[in-house]
Amino acid sequence: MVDVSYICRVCVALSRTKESKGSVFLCSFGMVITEFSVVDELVEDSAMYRRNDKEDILSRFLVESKRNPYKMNDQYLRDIILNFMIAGKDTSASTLSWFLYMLCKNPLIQEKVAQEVEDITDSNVIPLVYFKDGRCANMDDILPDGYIVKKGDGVYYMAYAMGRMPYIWGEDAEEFRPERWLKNGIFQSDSPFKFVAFHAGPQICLGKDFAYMQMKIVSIALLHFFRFKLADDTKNVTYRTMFTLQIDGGLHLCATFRTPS
Ligand code: HEM
Repeated sequence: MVDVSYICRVCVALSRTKESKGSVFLCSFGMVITEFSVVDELVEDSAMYRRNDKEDILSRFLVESKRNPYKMNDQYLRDIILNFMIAGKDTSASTLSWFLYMLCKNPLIQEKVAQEVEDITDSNVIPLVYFKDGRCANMDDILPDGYIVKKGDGVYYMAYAMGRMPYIWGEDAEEFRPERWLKNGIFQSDSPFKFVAFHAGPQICLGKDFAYMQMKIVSIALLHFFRFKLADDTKNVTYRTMFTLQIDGGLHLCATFRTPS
């Protein structure tokens, strides 16, 4: 079983040990959390959850496992957590890396986001399972454009390409313009069949809201304290073709403390 005495609210499901309190540590979702006071606040919050309503996901599972110990045994909980780690670690981590990269390439937007963080509002992230995602047709069908699909055919879509198509997003599709998601200053999500990064339909990503929450918490914590710049502006940043779109060679940034306004 996982030790639940210190539940990290950034990765919610997983714990940190007493020994790591106050030091730099790598949480189980692969996020480096440094010695911010905000982390200690998070730990205190987590302890509060433990005492009170047990709102984090692992505590909920543990409560459920008391009700149904036969089904929700340690192995079952372990498998759920492992599943979340596999599905949620590289996806969220590489999305955050590309988000920071885009903020470095667009310093004015970085300042705007940091300002929003100050005003305690939402920031904007671009998810990133870029690779083709597919299904196998279980019956003959005709796609909306008239293309005939036979039973057993594989049908794939390419989220990376779809996220850049002027046909779907307009002529400025390739521009980093987070405001495109705002209507009257308020974030409006689009149909998951259009914004396919989390897939859509019955098998849409189960961790979507979780991923957004986690990435927002990490972005807020980082942008509250730091201004980021690329370590080497002249270096061409490109990607490695894997299941998720990792930055080739990692993202090297310089972080300077923001002075409180
Ligand atoms: C930016 C972050 C994320 C992205 C872009 C993403 C994307 C996706 C996509 C495209 C699928 C569908 C795969 C398929 O069936 O073909 C999926 C499934 C899934 N995701 Fe995520 N995901 C993210 C974060 C997370 C997190 C943080 C968790 C859990 C903590 C998670 C849990 C799952 C699970 C359990 C499934 C399987 C759903 C099912 O088959 O019913 N994901 N995700």
